Amino acid sequence: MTVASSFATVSLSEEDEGFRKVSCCIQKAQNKIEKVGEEDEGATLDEAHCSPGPHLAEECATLKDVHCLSHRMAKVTNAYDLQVRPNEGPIPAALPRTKMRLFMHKQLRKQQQEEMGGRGGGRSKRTQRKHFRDGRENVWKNKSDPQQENGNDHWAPFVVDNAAFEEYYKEQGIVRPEEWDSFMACLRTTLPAAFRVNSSSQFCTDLMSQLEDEFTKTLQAEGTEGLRSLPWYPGNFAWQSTFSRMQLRKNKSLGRFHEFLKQENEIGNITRQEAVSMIPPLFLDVHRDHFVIDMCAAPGSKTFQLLEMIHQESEVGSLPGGMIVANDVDVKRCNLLIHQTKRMSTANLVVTNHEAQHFPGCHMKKDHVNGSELGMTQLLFDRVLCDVPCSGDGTLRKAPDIWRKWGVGMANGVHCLQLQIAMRGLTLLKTGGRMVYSTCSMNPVENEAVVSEILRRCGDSVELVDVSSELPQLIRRPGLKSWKVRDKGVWLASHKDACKHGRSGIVPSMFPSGQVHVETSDDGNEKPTTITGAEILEDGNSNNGDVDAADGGLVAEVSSLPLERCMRFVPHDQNTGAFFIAVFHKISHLPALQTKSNKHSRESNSDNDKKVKQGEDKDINGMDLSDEEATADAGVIDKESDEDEDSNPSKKVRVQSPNKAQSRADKANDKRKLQIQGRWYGVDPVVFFKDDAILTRIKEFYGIKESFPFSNHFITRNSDTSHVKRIYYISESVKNVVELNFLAGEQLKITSIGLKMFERQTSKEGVSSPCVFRISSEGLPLLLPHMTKQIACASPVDFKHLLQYKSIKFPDLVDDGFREKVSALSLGCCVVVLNKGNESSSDPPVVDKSTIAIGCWKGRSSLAVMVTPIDCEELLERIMVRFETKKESFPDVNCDNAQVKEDSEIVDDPQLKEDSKTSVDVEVNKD
Ligand SMILES: C[S@@+](CC[C@H](N)C(=O)[O-])C[C@H]1O[C@@H](n2cnc3c(N)ncnc32)[C@H](O)[C@@H]1O
Repeated sequence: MTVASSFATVSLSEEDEGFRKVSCCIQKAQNKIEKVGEEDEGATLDEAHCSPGPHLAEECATLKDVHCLSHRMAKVTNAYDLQVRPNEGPIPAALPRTKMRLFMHKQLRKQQQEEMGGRGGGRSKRTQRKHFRDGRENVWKNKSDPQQENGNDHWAPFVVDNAAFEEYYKEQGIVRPEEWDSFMACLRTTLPAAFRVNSSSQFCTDLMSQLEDEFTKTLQAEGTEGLRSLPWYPGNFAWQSTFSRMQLRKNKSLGRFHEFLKQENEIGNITRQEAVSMIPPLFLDVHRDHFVIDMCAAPGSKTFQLLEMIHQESEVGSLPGGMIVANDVDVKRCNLLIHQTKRMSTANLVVTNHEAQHFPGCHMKKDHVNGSELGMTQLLFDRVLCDVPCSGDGTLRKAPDIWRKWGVGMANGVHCLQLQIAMRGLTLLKTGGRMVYSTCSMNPVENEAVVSEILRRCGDSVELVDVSSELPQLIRRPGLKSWKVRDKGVWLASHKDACKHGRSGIVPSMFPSGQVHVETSDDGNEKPTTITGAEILEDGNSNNGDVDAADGGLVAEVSSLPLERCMRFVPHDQNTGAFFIAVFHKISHLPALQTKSNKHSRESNSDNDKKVKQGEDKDINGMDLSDEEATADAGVIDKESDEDEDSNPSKKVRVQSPNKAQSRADKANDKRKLQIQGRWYGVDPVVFFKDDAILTRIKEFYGIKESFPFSNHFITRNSDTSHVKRIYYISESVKNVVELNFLAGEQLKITSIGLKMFERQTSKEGVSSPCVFRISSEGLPLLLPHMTKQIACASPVDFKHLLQYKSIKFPDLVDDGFREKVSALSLGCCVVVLNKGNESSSDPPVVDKSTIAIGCWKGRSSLAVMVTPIDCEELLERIMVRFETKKESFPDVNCDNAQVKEDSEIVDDPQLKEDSKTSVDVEVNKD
């Protein structure tokens, strides 16, 4: 056996200690992934997306780290914590020379970073290593696996059957009896691969033509349909092939298409994402000036869509007025999200790491309110996405191990959390705003039950929106009106049943009526406290769920809430996974005080209506969100109240006397102070960068126009601003949020923010430049239209050489004009723009959407590219495709004749050389 470590390749014989471990690890990884039928970054993200929590996802990510290397796709896991370890990854088989070099660069770089504690300091690397260890342990965790113990390396195929699953969903009437077989048959087939072309990509049009003209036709030859754009996705940006990922990987004739998907995904031009997972953002109706929060965002495929939406019509060099907060409780998954969204190069994103159900209210402190010009005193959102953690059984087609794991407890166990997250989302939503609640589960307890309870709690202040006229080509089914709850083998039709069977974990909100069962009279009769949401039978009694059906089964309650407005997506309707979506519109502030399981006012009696006062938004504990003292740390207060509710859901939330409320607020305030002292341990601070000397130097060096918003738009993650290495740019909207956060006492735990725009060049040559800060690849597209200096237009020949050879000595530049221009530039960072030959040579060049430019370093004797090798390779390919498509000829350059040398011979400065390979390292932002 041959195994690649980060540096060397070692051979293990069967006698060697470790042979069996390594072989089991690889076998397990490969076997598992093959069964899943996916093997690349997209798969990792999708896996992570569908998993109920971090465990399955991280395990898969770790496993894929092993496997991915053999397919040269290690980016997601490489970028963070799940690094390749000695003896855990097979060496790539038969890579082409250029790819082998890329691979080796990556390995070398990773090893160096690990040894040095990372580029930006030790702490986050330590965290990354810890994450890796955690992940790695997952690989070995199944020690009791008898197959492993017996040394049996043969893995049985996944069993795609589960009797309990069938019984459960048949009983719930998830589909009509006559379609049961097609439903099940579809669930047992693997999911076709789907992806989106990123509409904000510079090469979007080129990619669309390539898909339409080239791949659609070639794939048609392979299958019945091959490849098609999804008719319901606006702009035809979403595509689905009839091939599963496994087929794409294994079928040689699909190789070119598969390579295309992998490469473009890695670069960020496309996103591999399951078709149904693309739907929730479409119903959010996001505009470019909206403030949006994605409450459970990792690994970020929907966040990416949201970012595309707000950036959609941006002019080059300008930013939308809106912004996205992407939040996830799991820091490792936040890292995945950061990596995923880095590909978007956006200054309008803040990544936070909170429990969504306790997401801070972020209220400005009272003493700032009058003096502030911010225009907002509290962080509220125009749009909220609650893509909540769920049991994930809608993803059976791509994660077949769920067949084995499935049980009703998975859904029952997350119902309360889902409800809390959704309620918090509504609290953070502006009046008039829209919230989408979604799960990749089919279970009504996670879906319709949560929606019903939201409606009951919110009364008239929230409406379930009928979106049947939106996206008409998308096939969807109405939500269920009736369902039962199953717990430990027993069917329960109402909360009364749950009490009867002593099921304290089964809460009233899981049932269609939401009715709380309480013992109220001495004679032993049980009476419900309220009759809400459930159908009132003609005789005036509620259908209370304890009526035996003629066949001896229980009759489920029937909801009279408008649950038909919810949307269910079932696999056999349009060959997808399953999904559930509900759209809410916030009409007014949420009810001030609510009883647990209170009435849905449209149906409730007038008494109850009177109790539901409209006023300032309150959280579910009745806390006034406009009261900064009381909600100074919403997390602390909510936590207490929510835990209280959950541990005994049937308990009514107490109405507090003003004194009690005050003392509670004081207590919360004390806790907040305590928290702030040690606030966000392990997370770098967000600091406005205000060093005028440096900023003026940067502005002058690059000739940045006055029109580019500069003041207070730069931040660092280092409180010692004299040693700043990276400077991030933030949009006006993000700036406002950061300022508000300061005025609110730094309630937001921000893990990543803004766009890396400048990086300090620490090499000898770098320091001798008049400006030690170079422009990062991510920041270049935004900055270039505002630059007037340090720009040179290269002829296609020289541009191509730069991409191919990464560094060229001045005498080796082919075009005299370009050589002269470069020689005249100041030593240091510069931008080389591709001159396609047909533009007038204005200086600086006119920048539009089609402009292709790269960051370079002008040294004393050479010009070096500061773009990663993979990006160079991709850019080269894209340029060729663009020229070919437009039937223009890209000047044929005979590289052998052009006297350029390998970069290793040309770049003399090791730091520069290193930076040119890694200038767009993606990391959680740090300094
Ligand atoms: C279904 S996934 C979200 C997928 C994501 N929206 C996407 O499209 O890529 C659910 C996410 O919720 C996160 N999560 C679980 N509990 C949470 C909580 N209490 N607060 C915030 N996030 C939570 C998990 O870490 C997981 O990343």
